[in-house]
Amino acid sequence: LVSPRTHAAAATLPRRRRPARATSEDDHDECVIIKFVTGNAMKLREVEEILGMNGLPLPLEMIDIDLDELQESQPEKIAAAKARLAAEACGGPAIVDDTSLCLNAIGGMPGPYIKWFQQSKVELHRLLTDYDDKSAFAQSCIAFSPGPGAVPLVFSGVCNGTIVSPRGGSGFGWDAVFQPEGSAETFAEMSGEAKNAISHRSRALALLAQHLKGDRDLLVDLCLEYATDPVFLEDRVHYRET
Ligand SMILES: O=c1nc[nH]c2c1ncn2[C@H]1C[C@H](O)[C@@H](COP(=O)(O)OP(=O)(O)OP(=O)(O)O)O1
Ligand SMILES: [Mg+2]
Repeated sequence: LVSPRTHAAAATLPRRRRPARATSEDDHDECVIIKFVTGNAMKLREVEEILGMNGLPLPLEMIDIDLDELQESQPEKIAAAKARLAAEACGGPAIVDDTSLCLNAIGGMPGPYIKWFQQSKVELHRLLTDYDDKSAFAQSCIAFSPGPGAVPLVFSGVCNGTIVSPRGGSGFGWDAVFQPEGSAETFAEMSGEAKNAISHRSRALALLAQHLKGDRDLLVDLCLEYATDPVFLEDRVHYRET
């Protein structure tokens, strides 16, 4: 009988003893690297910059895999499913980010579907022409999975703001049309540091970092418990177009 492999269950696992600091070559801690999985180089860069400030208790390696765009109306569920895929692909602990942009006047759309609006070059500020309410919020759902088969934890960060006509040349995606609350500049007019100080992404990552800082030994045990061989995601394709 296999007991459910949850975070709570792992807390009751017998603990392997190891030196507090990595000293010997056979120290298991050395093997545990968390992978941040994304196909978006700009997102990757922000995460590196933000975590440089917050720090995680284990080393983080960035991996460029373009995971399936799983779609669902609840962004937390998307992030969790994405983290499951990422952990399978890596055979170990993984972190992912799924980002939504929600326009309040139109019921929070496009939300998690923002990527398709970006790709089809829809002008977001024009969507709101007939509405007085230009308010919006950006949401980053960061999901952490200790390894394949584990239940991911999801941390959400929100940044409120307004949709404006595009201004500014830095940043990426919809940065030029999003002016965060309390700022006279859009994300694309700000420096990277200024964006990271208030962004949806940095808020979610701060919550993740705070959580993972708890018990480092337990975190290492949890990750080792779930470790498997990496899975080629190509092997998990459910259908092919004929
Ligand atoms: O801070 C941001 N500022 C402006 N635009 C942003 C931001 N963060 C994501 N974006 C864009 C990228 C994509 O068009 C959509 C989110 O989709 P999302 O699936 O989360 O990102 P993605 O597919 O580019 O990378 P990934 O491989 O991590 O899923 O909004
Ligand atoms: Mg994506």
